[in-house]
Amino acid sequence: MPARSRIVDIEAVTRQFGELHALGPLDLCIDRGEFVSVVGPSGCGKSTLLELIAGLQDPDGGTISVAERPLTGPRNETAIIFQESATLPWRTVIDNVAFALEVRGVPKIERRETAESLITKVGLTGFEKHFPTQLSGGMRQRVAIARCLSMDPDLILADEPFGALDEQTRLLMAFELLKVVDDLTCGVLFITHSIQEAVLLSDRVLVMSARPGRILDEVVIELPRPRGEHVLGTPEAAYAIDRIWSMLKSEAVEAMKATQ
Ligand SMILES: Nc1ncnc2c1ncn2[C@@H]1O[C@H](COP(=O)(O)OP(=O)(O)OP(=O)(O)O)[C@@H](O)[C@H]1O
Repeated sequence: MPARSRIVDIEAVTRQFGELHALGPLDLCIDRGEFVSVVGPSGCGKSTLLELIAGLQDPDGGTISVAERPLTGPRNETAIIFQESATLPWRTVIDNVAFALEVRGVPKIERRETAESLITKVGLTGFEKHFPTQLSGGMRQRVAIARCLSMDPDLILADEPFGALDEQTRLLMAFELLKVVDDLTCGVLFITHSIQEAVLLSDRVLVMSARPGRILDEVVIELPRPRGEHVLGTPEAAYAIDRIWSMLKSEAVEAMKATQ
């Protein structure tokens, strides 16, 4: 297998908000084609980490390189998905997905073809002409995922993309995302509170400490790809879930004490 090139390289990054030491020092690497999840207690600095890699904030110490260059600000090749990603309410599903292509000046026929294939990929066939208000929250997040893929990013940053959905829809969305993930050649950083979701989707799961957030350890998920729903019932998945939870538990208790 050819060596993967690095898309994110972070060394000794720290972030301070006034007196509050929010993050680090923290090291983190992600390769192209790698899906890396971050789990950690509430308030440990996960979103801050994502915003630093997105170039939306500057670190107070350390270095961040993306695509082998020092990061100087937001990049067009980095796609971000938030918990409730904004869709354009006056545009249909297909026009929402094709939006980034339109901005880039891709000809109409080509952008419709690309948008249609992405809509199929995220399981929205038949909803091309619907408007976002006619869709469920899970379906709107699928539109956001398809739109993000249409940008042909080299890096996807996802901050709790299924966090606003109910438990069952959330798990179904993770199963759906598996179909997309196996074909990705870009790097993915996926922030989640769900250990199950992290194990199902990831190549590696990074466990963060209570604030100031540092990487406590990583768990490599050895489950073969392509993966399906069945993997959550395997002893390998159960072992990984148990390992992550045993690390996370004491950190979550610390974080809870700090807020009481
Ligand atoms: N702009 C800001 N100004 C001041 N404090 C901030 C700012 N942004 C974040 N913080 C603080 O930094 C810490 C880390 O916040 P962050 O949102 O990154 O944590 P998180 O792990 O994503 O939390 P959660 O899991 O609850 O979403 C928190 O204590 C938060 O209150």
